[in-house]
Amino acid sequence: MTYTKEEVLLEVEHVDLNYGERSILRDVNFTIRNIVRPGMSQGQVVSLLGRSGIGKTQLFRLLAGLQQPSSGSITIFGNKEVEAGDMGVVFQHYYLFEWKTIYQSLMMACRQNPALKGNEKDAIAKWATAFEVTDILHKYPQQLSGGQRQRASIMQQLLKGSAFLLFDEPFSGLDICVLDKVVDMLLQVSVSDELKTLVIVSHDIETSVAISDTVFILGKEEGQPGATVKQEIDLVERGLAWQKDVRREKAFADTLDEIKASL
Ligand SMILES: Nc1ncnc2c1ncn2[C@@H]1O[C@H](COP(=O)(O)OP(=O)(O)OP(=O)(O)O)[C@@H](O)[C@H]1O
Repeated sequence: MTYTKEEVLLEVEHVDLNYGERSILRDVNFTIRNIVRPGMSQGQVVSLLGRSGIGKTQLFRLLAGLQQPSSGSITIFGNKEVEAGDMGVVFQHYYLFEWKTIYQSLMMACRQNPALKGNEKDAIAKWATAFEVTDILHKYPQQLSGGQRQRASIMQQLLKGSAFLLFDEPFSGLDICVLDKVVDMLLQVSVSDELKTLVIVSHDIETSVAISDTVFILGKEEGQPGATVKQEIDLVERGLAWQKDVRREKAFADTLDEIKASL
């Protein structure tokens, strides 16, 4: 499979996060590069995995620009310090404007995206079909199921057009059929644009590995306070990226075992 890793899209350098004397994150470093495959529009899907309480949500907030690190930097596209609003953020509880219909919220999102000017309705119709939410567009969020809220919330962030989409635990609380659909949807989103980068923060190792091209493992190093990125797993190199039936591969099971052992 031919591919190259090109320019840096996101760079986390020497990030520390402390609360008072307590170190939560320590010297976190990782880089996401543009993956290029000839003849394809190939986005990036990156997972940050770690056990409960390790600091995933804290790192998520830093990446989203919702909080500043105590030291270090997070930059996108080479040199821009990340700020709130730079990234589309899909929270675990799928925040939606409760007093607006889904269609109104999606239209508002489209208006933040200059690339969609004049084509807002078509864009909503296209993604609503892909996400199977056409019949709920004129409902209010409180009238939707959890799965429908999730899809509407992903669509809302997608239509804003940010190159980065951050997901906090996108697979939690979904039954197996819905889970497959969500995985498919995220893959569709990731290939919708060459530079589109999905960052998934999760403790669901299996689903994250099945969908990602790269996994970063957040954990503690022996005798050190705070969590850091202990390991990067390049799933493309292992032949585990971009394959529908990846779960059947032996290398997939081996990778899961390796991750579980290092968490
Ligand atoms: N405002 C705060 N002040 C002090 N400590 C905090 C604060 N917010 C979070 N923490 C601590 O930071 C650590 C990491 O929390 P975080 O929520 O990021 O974990 P997590 O990996 O997302 O866990 P989970 O998977 O269970 O959601 C925890 O020990 C938590 O107690």
